[in-house]
Amino acid sequence: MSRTFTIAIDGPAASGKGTLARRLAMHYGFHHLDTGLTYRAVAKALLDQGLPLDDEAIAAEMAGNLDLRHLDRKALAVHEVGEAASKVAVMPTVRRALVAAQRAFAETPPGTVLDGRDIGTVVCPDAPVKLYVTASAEARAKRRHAEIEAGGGEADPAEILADLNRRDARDMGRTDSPLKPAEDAHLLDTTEMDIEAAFLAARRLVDEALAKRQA
Ligand SMILES: Nc1ncnc2c1ncn2[C@@H]1O[C@H](COP(=O)(O)OP(=O)(O)O)[C@@H](O)[C@H]1O
Ligand SMILES: Nc1ccn([C@@H]2O[C@H](COP(=O)(O)OP(=O)(O)O)[C@@H](O)[C@H]2O)c(=O)n1
Repeated sequence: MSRTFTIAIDGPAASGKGTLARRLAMHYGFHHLDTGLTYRAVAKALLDQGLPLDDEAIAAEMAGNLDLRHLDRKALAVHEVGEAASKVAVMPTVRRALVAAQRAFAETPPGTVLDGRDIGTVVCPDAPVKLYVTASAEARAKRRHAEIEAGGGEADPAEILADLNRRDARDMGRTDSPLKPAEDAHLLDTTEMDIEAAFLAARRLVDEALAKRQA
């Protein structure tokens, strides 16, 4: 059994998994990795260098050279980068390279929180606690819209909803590591929960798993 306690969090776009992961990591003093940023970083490097998004060999080379310590959340948050990330994320050799780096991170003592699409199913299948965070597509689109407006940007709510649905379909429909709850994941539907309520519900589940580990 690994000495490191890992919290695995998965869910569709804008479900609140990153917010939850950061809160939990802070509360328990664990290290956090937003694995979405790793796919975004590969996509952004291709876009910045004018390279194609559909050449698996080039994308896999980028993935192999990625340094997890230098992921610029702000630069990677851009809408087009998220869309491009879900395109490179269908490529098995890209996933293999990134998953290897993510698994190494997951072993950092004393504990880690990883959030993404395949943490409970592929990256950390033995994690002692797994959360699958969801919310209705409408609630998620509303949250993303509010987030863009708070940052001074403008966006069409209908377009955001269409984008989330398109990205979810790509993530759930791919052959390699599709987005789905692990069999032993706790489902957390946050449609009617604010951030604090979701955090408290998640903490209860993590505390239970920690107590079991120590028993
Ligand atoms: N339970 C919640 N209720 C309302 N807003 C939320 C909730 N959880 C997260 N948010 C907000 O929704 C947006 C998307 O959350 P984020 O954690 O980035 O999602 P994800 O990592 O799943 O894409 C953020 O602006 C965040 O503050
Ligand atoms: N573990 C992961 C994390 C992200 N991804 C891909 O990367 C894209 C961007 O992920 P993200 O978590 O940054 O996206 P948001 O949910 O924050 O919008 C997703 O749409 C997935 O295609 C993945 O395939 N596996």
